[in-house]
Amino acid sequence: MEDIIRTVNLTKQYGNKITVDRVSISVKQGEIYGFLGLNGAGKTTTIRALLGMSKPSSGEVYLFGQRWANGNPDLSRRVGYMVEVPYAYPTFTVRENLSLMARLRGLLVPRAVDEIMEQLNLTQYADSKAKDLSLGNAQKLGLAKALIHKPDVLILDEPTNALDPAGIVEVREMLRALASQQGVTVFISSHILEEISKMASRIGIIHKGVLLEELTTKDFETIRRKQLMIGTKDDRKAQAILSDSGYAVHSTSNNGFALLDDHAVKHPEHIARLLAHHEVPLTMLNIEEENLEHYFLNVIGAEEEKRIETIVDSL
Ligand SMILES: Nc1ncnc2c1ncn2[C@@H]1O[C@H](COP(=O)(O)OP(=O)(O)OP(=O)(O)O)[C@@H](O)[C@H]1O
Repeated sequence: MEDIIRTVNLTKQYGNKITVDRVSISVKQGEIYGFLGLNGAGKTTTIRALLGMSKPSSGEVYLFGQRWANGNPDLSRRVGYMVEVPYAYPTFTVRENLSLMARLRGLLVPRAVDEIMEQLNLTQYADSKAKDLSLGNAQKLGLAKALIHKPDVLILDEPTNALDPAGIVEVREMLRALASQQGVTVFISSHILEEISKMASRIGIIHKGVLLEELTTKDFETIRRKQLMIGTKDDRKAQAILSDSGYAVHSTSNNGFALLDDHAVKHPEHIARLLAHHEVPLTMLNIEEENLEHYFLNVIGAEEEKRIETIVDSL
């Protein structure tokens, strides 16, 4: 399948500070690629280079297989984007803002405007001035402007930042439908792993300008550490029994304790049987998955450790 977005060793340097460091990414048609990083990691810088808004210091960007240099107008027609705080004319209504965008894109007004307002649940705000919109609806207006011309690729920088939980679900469902039903390729940045993992098919983790890890959402599910949480009427006795049977017992911040052993996680019924056999009544037996945010911070933490080791070694 064709790479819709591809960067090769994309690098951006401001003065002597490298903010994006040899980032190579490829995104296939219909994929939702989640670009994940803490604040200041280099997401917006990468996205601006993807969109031709800023020139890379070195490396290349390809869109639809073509070198993207100086904003090729034929390609830009196929791209929709929303970067940082979306701009709208504050004294224009939602309908007027969208009509202006539709005209700029050479679309049929008002059909395109009505359709996109419908798609983003903005119809009820058609006559509200942009300056009077809630942050969430202003964000949706930004998305509507990005989508009005039905682009083949959608590049979004933290699009759910200002949305409430219901708005996040709405946007997530819409993006998923665009990708799966219309084959739209979505590149979306965020600093919230939990949110990205619910919609992206692939995730790239960027930290201090470096792409640390790329993995599919499926990989995530297998990599995520699982643990069996156990609560009993007599935890001390239960822990002694399990230790004697060869399980490593881990204490937890909550009540009870945990087993990380693969066998215990896969066969909690064995644990239940073992404890019942020793007449220790269970009060809880629950498999918990590692919090994704925790995983993300672990990846970044491991990289920091490596960096410090390298610095220490070179002293
Ligand atoms: N025009 C510029 N001149 C100098 N440094 C810049 C410029 N633009 C960005 N930077 C620096 O590049 C680094 C990456 O910034 P960037 O905005 O790409 O991060 P981000 O991952 O999008 O973070 P955020 O979520 O906070 O927007 C930051 O340290 C930032 O200060």
